[in-house]
Amino acid sequence: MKQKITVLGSTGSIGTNTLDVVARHPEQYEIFALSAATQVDLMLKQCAQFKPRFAVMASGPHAQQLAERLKQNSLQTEVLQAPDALEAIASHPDVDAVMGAIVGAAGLAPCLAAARAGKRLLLANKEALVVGGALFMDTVKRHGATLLPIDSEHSAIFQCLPEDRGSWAARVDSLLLTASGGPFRQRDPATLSEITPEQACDHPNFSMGRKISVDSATMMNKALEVIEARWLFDMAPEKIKVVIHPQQIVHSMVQFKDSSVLAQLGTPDMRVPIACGLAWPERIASGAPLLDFAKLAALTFEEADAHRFPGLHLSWQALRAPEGTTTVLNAANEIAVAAFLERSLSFDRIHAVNLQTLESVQPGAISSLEDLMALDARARAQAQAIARQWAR
Ligand SMILES: NC(=O)C1=CN([C@@H]2O[C@H](COP(=O)(O)OP(=O)(O)OC[C@H]3O[C@@H](n4cnc5c(N)ncnc54)[C@H](OP(=O)(O)O)[C@@H]3O)[C@@H](O)[C@H]2O)C=CC1
Ligand SMILES: CC(=O)[C@@H](O)[C@H](O)COP(=O)(O)O
Ligand SMILES: [Mn+2]
Repeated sequence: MKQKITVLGSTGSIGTNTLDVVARHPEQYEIFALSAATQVDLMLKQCAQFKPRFAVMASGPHAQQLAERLKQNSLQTEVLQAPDALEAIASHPDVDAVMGAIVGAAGLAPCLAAARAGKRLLLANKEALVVGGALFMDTVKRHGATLLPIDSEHSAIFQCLPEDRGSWAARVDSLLLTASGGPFRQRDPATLSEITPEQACDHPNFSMGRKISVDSATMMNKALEVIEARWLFDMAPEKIKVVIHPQQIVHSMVQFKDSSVLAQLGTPDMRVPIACGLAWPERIASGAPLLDFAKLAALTFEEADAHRFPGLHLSWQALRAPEGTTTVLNAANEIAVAAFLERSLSFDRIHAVNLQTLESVQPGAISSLEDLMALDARARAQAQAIARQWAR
C-alpha cells in the first residue's frame, strides 16, 4: 500500500526536494497534505501535481488567495489555515509519515502533534528539537513515534551508529559533526561587519533557505546541530565534536571506543538524506548523482576558528546551562538573523544579540509546550530590544 505523506513547509528548499523524491516513486508514496506560509503560486503548482487532500497556508489572506486559485483551476484540494490546521494534517489518522520542514520554532507544535499521534516523523526542522529538547524526545518515546533525522549530518550519524541503541553508551566515543565553514571560512574577520545578506546566503555547497544559510555563515547552524545531536542520539555534550570539512562529501562520522571511525559519504544533495528517511530501512533512488571518487579532489579537514565563529561554542554552553537555555538561544538567533536579513543589524552583531539575550533571560520550569512557547516569546521580546539597540 502507498504511504501517505504530509509535508510541512512544502514550498521551501527541503519541501521541494522532498516532493522531487516523492515524484520519483509514485507507486510507493502519495501526498496527503502540504503546508506553506506565503508562496501561493508554488503551492498551486504543487496541488496541481500531487493532488493533496489538504493544503494549509499560514495566514488568512494567503489561504483565501489559494482557495480562489484552486477553484479557478478546478482543483479539489481543501484549503485550511494555520496554526490549528498544521497540527491536524500532522496528526491525521490517514497519514503515515510527516516531513517537518518548516523553518524555525514555528514548526515545533505540528512536529509535536505528529509525535503525539505516533507518526513516522522525518525531521529537518532542527529548531523544533533545539526548542523542544527533553519534552520533544519524551513525546516521541511516550507515543511510540519513529523519529528519523533529515539534517544531513544527523542522517549520516544515524546511518553510522549501531542499530541497537542500548549499545551506544558502551561502544561510542564521540560524534564528529562536519561543517563547511560557510562562505566566510577564509574571510578576514575584521571585515565581517560589511557582509550583505546576499553574500551570507551564498553557501559554498548547498542551495538552502535564507535563515539556515545565514546560520551556516555564522556557524550558528553547527551550534544548533550540536544541540540537535545531543537530543537525537542522547549523547553528552562533551562527546559531540565539530570539524570543518569544506567539501561536504563526508557528512559526519562516529568515533568508536576502539578508535575506529565510521563515516557516511555522498554527493552534497539533500535528496540523499530525504530519500534515506522516507524509505528507511529500505533504500530508494534519490535523483542525486552518484559520488564519483575518481573525480573527487582532496577531502580536507581543519579546526573551527573560535575567534571567527564565536557562536559555535554557545551550543555547549547552553546545553550545560539550565533547561530552556537552548530555547532562549534559538529565539535570539531567529530574531537576530531576521534583523540581519532586513539589513537593520550587521552580520557581526548577530552573535552580540545572541549572547546578550542569553545573559538577560532566565528560563523557568518547563513542563509543557505552552511553557516553551511562553519562554520563546519572552526571549524574542528581549532579543528584539537588544537588536534595536545595536541597529544601524
Ligand atoms: N535547506 C536545507 O538544505 C536544509 C534545511 N534544514 C532545516 O530544514 C528547515 C527548513 O529549511 P529550508 O527548507 O531551507 O527553509 P525555507 O525557508 O526554504 O522553507 C521554509 C518553509 O516553511 C514555510 N514557513 C516559513 N515560516 C513559516 C511559518 N511561520 N509557519 C508555517 N510555515 C512557515 C515556508 O513557506 P513559504 O516559502 O511559502 O513562505 C517554506 O515552505 C529548517 O529548520 C532548516 O534548518 C536542515 C538541513 C538542510
Ligand atoms: C545540508 C545541511 O544539512 C546543512 O545543515 C548544511 O550542511 C549546512 O552546512 P554548514 O552549516 O556546515 O555550512
Ligand atoms: Mn545540516
